[in-house]
Amino acid sequence: MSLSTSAPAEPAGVVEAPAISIRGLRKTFGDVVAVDDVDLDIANGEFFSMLGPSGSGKTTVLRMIAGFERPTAGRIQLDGVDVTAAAPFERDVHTVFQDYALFPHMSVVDNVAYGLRVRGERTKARRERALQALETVRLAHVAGRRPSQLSGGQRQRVALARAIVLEPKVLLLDEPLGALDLKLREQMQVELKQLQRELGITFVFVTHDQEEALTLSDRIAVFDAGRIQQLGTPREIYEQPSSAYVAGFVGTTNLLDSATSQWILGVAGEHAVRPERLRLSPATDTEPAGTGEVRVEATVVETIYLGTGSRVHLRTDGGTELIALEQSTGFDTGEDRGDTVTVRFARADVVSLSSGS
Ligand SMILES: Nc1ncnc2c1ncn2[C@@H]1O[C@H](COP(=O)(O)OP(=O)(O)OP(=O)(O)O)[C@@H](O)[C@H]1O
Repeated sequence: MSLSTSAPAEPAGVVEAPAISIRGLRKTFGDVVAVDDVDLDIANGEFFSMLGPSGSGKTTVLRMIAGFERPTAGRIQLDGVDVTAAAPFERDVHTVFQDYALFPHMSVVDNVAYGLRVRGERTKARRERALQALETVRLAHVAGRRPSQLSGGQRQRVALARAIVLEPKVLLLDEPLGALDLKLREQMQVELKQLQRELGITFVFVTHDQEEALTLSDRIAVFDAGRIQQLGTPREIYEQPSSAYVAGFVGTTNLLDSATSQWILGVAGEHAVRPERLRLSPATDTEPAGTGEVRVEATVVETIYLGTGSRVHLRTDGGTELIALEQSTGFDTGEDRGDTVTVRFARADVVSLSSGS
């Protein structure tokens, strides 16, 4: 796996240790290899996401960074200091879980102040700081309520306030928005991103939601079976997926196997092209393919209206299934099933996928 995508650049002459540095990290549970030889550097102030399907090992990596799990092999450094064997409380990180883990019998402000109490801070000071943290997540007005008197989104924000009041260098977030409905989730995504920018804290975010990872992150690690399949910016991951796995997991894509590539593109090897790159025109368009363009005839299998546009499912003469995403302007997708259309796309939009992954 290549680590060529570097973290945000440092000013010349400044050598700063990464917020988190992981080398050769491995974790097994009996016969199960949960995490397999992971190398990773996360920069200070970075919004870093670990993305992958259930069971791909991302939570286990997070738990090892937090100190809740001991690695089977490898080492973890925080700010240049080896913490592989350190207890969770000895690490300058804080974890926000999906289930919030708020104390139901305490008021919101007492929930937020709890960590400061454990640290032995005086009552007045910790109340002030807790209220300040609640202000940051815009919840000072519900400070006296119990968690049960809050909405899901508000509870999530209390959990965040409880974490940021401790001013950790690193915030670990394990599917923190997983329990929220879509609308609230989207709203919280914006708030989370703003909060991270304001505070400058390093965020390590675990999610199985590719859209969430693309929206929020400076960089993303895509996990599969305990390994990082690709590491890069959202744009790199989306536009230059390194394998069929990443191309298929992050967004929808048209995968062309080697035989199909040979037939449509004139070259062997596996390739991918995103649905929004396909342009459709009626079969009456007999113009040959232009320079750097691919042209193929296909039959409309199904057209699905999406509001902002349409998703058109197609099948070529050779039996290859393709998906085209049409904006509501342009081609009139009022085409009937069974109609023949011309599909065009630029060669520059075709990504060659590494073999064997
Ligand atoms: N405490 C444990 N004991 C045994 N196996 C475990 C334990 N924790 C995790 N595993 C296994 O390790 C693998 C990776 O799990 P992990 O929770 O890290 O994946 P994940 O990508 O975070 O999944 P999810 O999104 O479902 O949380 C899975 O096969 C899981 O069953």
